[in-house]
Amino acid sequence: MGHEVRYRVRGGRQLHGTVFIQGAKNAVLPMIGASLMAAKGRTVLRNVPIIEDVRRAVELARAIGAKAELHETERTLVIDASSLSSPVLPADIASRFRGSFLFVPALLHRLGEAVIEGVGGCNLGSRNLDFHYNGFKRMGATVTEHVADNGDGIIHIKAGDLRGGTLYCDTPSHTGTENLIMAAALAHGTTLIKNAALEPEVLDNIAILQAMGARISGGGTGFITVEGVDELTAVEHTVMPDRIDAGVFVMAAAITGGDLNLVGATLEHLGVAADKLEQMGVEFHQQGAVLQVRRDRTLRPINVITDEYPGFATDLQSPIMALSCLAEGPSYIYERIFDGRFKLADELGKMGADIEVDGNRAKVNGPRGLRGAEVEAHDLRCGSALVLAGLAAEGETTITSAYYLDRGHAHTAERLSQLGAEIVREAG
Ligand SMILES: CC(=O)N[C@H]1[C@@H](OP(=O)(O)OP(=O)(O)OC[C@H]2O[C@@H](n3ccc(=O)[nH]c3=O)[C@H](O)[C@@H]2O)O[C@H](CO)[C@@H](O)[C@@H]1O
Ligand SMILES: C=C(OP(=O)(O)O)C(=O)O
Repeated sequence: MGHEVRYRVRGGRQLHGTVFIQGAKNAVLPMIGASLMAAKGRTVLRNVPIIEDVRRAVELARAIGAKAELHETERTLVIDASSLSSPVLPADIASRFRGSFLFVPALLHRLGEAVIEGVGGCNLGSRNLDFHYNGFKRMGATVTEHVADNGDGIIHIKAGDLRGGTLYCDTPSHTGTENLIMAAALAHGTTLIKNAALEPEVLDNIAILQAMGARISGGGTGFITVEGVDELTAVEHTVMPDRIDAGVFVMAAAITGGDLNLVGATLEHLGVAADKLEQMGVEFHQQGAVLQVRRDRTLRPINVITDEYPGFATDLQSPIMALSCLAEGPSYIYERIFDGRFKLADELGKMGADIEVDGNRAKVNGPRGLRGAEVEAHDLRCGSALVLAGLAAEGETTITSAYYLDRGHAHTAERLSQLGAEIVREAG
């Protein structure tokens, strides 16, 4: 697993200045999956976030035979998938990030099968993949599971002759939609995907696939039509900015009472989260590609219900829980997407927060002054929420298990330090 990563934050400083929003984790991962579908040429991805999930994706691409070079300074990833050779997604890499499952369509089309030894990602309670499997099956694949000697379940998907059909997601799954689009892109005939996800990253993935030669229409409508083509070609593409990274920096300004310029952030991509933050007292001003944000009035409490885009993103639910600890009154949070995201409440409790959890609902009794403590990042967004809490707390906060934070945010300590925060990352 590598070294234990910790962040130490000394709170109490207002943040000011300009910060660059990274490329989107949830856009680049499906794009790496898409690039593996090109049988020749080199895909060039720009504005790639230098995060642990991308490093794992590069390792996984190499493990199945692709050539992948991550140029970290240039934030550019070059992938040559012409030599794809192994259908096995090995557990030691694949089980460390959710995006590993986005490699499956390429393996089905290029090698006729995919063997999944493990799928990772944040441990957020039940995270099913049935919409993906059912979709692949409707296209003609067979899916079998057997148990390995060590007791782990191994999924074997055989492609057969993938053909288009009518597919659906019971709820608009983000990666489910991406996987079904990619599976349909090289299948025979036409596919209709109903109840498709509307997230901006899904649209960015459609954009790169279209540039590669895929015939996809209906992105952003909930009904996506894909007409299969014979091959996809390698292209160059710039990854969209990460709206969750942007949301966290908005909240860093809000929780410290500061003002920031977020380069690359788009207010519209925050969906309902922008309105909720405005209701709390945050002011926004979009000037072209720069989003100005400040908070200089008292924080008001808020009601949040997580939902698919453009609803309030579940990935911003933990950060807003941290922010609402400082609000003048009780805030109510209803988590509808993942049932395992409230471990954060106990960690914030160690810092002095008063949060009552009842199933997937939480009541945050604000305002409470936060104080530094040793806390644990149970998942990626728990990690970013604890950094936010640390920025506002009196004294020093130590965040352990912070590999999770590094899964999704690049150069966290450097970017926050440049804005005036006292934060260091320690590994070892
Ligand atoms: C790599 C990536 O893009 N990760 C994002 C993606 O995860 P991910 O794509 O895994 O999330 P989904 O949209 O698929 O999951 C949403 C909900 O649907 C359920 N479900 C999903 C698929 C399925 O086959 N069966 C099923 O029941 C899940 O258990 C969950 O309750 O969207 C989530 C919700 O916006 C984000 O938090 C993650 O950051
Ligand atoms: C849940 C998340 O990611 P993943 O789906 O990659 O685990 C997240 O980004 O908060």
